[in-house]
Amino acid sequence: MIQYKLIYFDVRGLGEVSRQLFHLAGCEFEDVKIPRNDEQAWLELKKSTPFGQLPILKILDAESQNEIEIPQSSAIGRYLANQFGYAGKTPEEKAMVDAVIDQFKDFLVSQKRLTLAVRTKKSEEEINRVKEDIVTPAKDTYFKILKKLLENNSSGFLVGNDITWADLQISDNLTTLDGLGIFVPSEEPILAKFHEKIMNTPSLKTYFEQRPASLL
Ligand SMILES: N[C@@H](CCC(=O)N[C@@H](CS)C(=O)NCC(=O)O)C(=O)O
Repeated sequence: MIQYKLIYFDVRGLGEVSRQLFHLAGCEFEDVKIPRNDEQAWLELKKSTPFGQLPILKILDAESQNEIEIPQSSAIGRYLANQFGYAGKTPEEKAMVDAVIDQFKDFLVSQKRLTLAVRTKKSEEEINRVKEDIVTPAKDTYFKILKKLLENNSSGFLVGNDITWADLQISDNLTTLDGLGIFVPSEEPILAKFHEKIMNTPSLKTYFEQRPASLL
């Protein structure tokens, strides 16, 4: 039997898509959450992580006691999506799913500057400056790409006819951007409809309703 342990901080962040993939697939896993404010606990754990950061996924074969650890959020997400059948159905769909994930990662670079300003409690003026100078131009490109994908796909998903981990990643990011005031559902009906659809995925709905609230 295979036992999975996902280790990340007690926020959604870069660990959330993997959590959602386990719930979507109905696969049991240990969801280890390191308190963000317990720096000592993290610094102790950091020494033993493969690349010095979280998330990591530990996969234990209970029979042979063989354990492997996968670092990097996209590598973990892609691995789980392939294991559970949410990576796209054909090589071409998989490539497009990966392209959407890469586009999200490109956007994340600008988003990170905003989340840093929010987390370090910068002044409202500074936060608004980061939004106007960095995040808004990046958002415009990113949202345009996502809307084009949705407009060209009658399934309501970003790629193909079924939900993939790209849908989970983008929907989760829209939740974050909503909280940060960057995604305003009433101004973006196509993205709002997509977000609503993913949030109402039957096997995820209870999880979404019960998980602790987290801005990031
Ligand atoms: N490219 C990595 C980035 C991982 C990353 O930035 N992790 C942060 C949390 S979101 C972290 O471990 N921070 C603590 C540290 O670097 O000491 C990934 O996608 O997993």
